[in-house]
Amino acid sequence: MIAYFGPQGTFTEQAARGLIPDGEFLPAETIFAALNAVRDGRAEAACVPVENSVEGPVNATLDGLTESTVLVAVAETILPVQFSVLVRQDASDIRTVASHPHALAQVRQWLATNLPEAEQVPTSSTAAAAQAVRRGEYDAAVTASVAAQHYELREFVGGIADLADASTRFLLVRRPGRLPEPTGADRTSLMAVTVNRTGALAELLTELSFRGINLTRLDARPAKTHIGQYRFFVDMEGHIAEPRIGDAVAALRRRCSVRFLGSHPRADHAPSSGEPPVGNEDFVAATNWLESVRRGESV
Ligand SMILES: O=C(O)C(=O)C[C@]1(C(=O)O)C=C[C@@H](O)C=C1
Repeated sequence: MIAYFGPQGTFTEQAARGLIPDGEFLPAETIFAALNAVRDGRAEAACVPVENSVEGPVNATLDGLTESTVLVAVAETILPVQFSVLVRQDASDIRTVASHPHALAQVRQWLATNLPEAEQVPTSSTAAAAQAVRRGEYDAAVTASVAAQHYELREFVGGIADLADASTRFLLVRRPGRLPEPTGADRTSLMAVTVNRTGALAELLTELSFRGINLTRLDARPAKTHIGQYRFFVDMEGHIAEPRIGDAVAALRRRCSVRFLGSHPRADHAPSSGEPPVGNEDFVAATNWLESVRRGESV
């Protein structure tokens, strides 16, 4: 069973079905509920959104992955995001328009131009907004186009997005187990909590840059202990099975508290960018050399 951030008709459902085409699916009302379905064994994996190219990180996912028992990402997918405005079949006037805050943010200009008088109402997901329109609570919902069929609504307008290339990245997460094999185009994610002192974050990032590791994302979320204490979310190119990534993660672990959040193939199949100053083969050669020195074999 694959849990996903639902209800039926969310972008996350499309992402989940794309990742596991022959899966059985369990919609969950919130991101926390989808993750908890995996934690309590009702689902073997969960699909959740993690970042959007316009609105940035999905905080509920970052918090949900780190505020309870460990879950790791084993796959990802990136969907282009365009929206429909759905109304009831007999709709006339649009005075209220509901959606997930990320969706409202991605059509802000369109709404300002085309429905300037409409009150914008945040809902738990785009599909939850469609359900609420169906129940008569709001006049319009900003959703994925598929939600129209699920909730028998009429498409007032389709294919809208303030930025034509907007996309959202989704993760498939599981309880810890065997990691996906490295493919040469992978992403490794972790959370690091440093002590609050001068240069602590710079030192962590330096461990990565020394090893020629390119970051793909850096986010901070409050640790929720006291003001000024943060958790850092770091995504980097490469797989933890690679010597230089493993070496870097171990170096971070020596300096601060680290939670490993997964290594998996990148959805865009992009190989690691740039020429690392020190490649994986250099790490292997140096480790072998050190061992032979210690055995008294090397000069
Ligand atoms: O509400 C949905 O349909 C979702 O899948 C969530 C979500 C998000 O979290 O950003 C996913 C893609 C879109 O960017 C809008 C909303």
